[in-house]
Amino acid sequence: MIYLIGPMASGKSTVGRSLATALSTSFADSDAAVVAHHGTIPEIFAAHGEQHFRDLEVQALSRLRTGVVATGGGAVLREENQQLLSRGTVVYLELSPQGAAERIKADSNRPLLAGDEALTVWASVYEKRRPIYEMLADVHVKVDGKSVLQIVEEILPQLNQL
Ligand SMILES: Nc1ncnc2c1ncn2[C@@H]1O[C@H](COP(=O)(O)OP(=O)(O)O)[C@@H](O)[C@H]1O
Ligand SMILES: O=C(O)C1=C[C@@H](OP(=O)(O)O)[C@@H](O)[C@H](O)C1
Ligand SMILES: [Mg+2]
Repeated sequence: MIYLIGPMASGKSTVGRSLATALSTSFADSDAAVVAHHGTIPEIFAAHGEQHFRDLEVQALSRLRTGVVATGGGAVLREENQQLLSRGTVVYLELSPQGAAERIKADSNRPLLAGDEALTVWASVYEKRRPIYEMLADVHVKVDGKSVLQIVEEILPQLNQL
């Protein structure tokens, strides 16, 4: 199992899909698995709160057992998920605030970035989680200024060295 971790908009979902193709294996996204059963992420946050979403995220991740899995940026917060990810190979995508600014304009699908202060929130959330991403990472790639293909090509040889 290969898990992609990193802050919101670092490209976990996009790079994960491409990495799975390069490895001829399956791809799954924990957010998509939650949405398929429980409605959109903004709806879940609005109706039941973030902690309920985290419960659903734990359930979804525990059910994904093959291939490449893109996690949501906050999945690493839960101890259960940290243990699960530690049993697989973890790829951490690092993104700068400048890179994030480009990507999170007019974001309507990430409740944590819904307000006017989206970039400030993005950065403060990231700083709290950064030590966990660094602790879990087997492979660490800085994604700024790189295409999805370049990122995949940077990940592949590092996976082979593990
Ligand atoms: N390497 C990249 N270069 C440019 N844009 C990217 C790159 N990777 C992802 N994106 C774009 O950034 C946004 C966030 O990507 P996404 O895969 O949803 O990130 P995550 O799953 O980490 O939140 C999307 O609009 C996606 O198309
Ligand atoms: O960082 C977070 O807490 C979140 C990240 C999102 O996934 P992406 O990292 O794929 O945007 C999604 O799980 C939810 O909006 C919460
Ligand atoms: Mg995603």
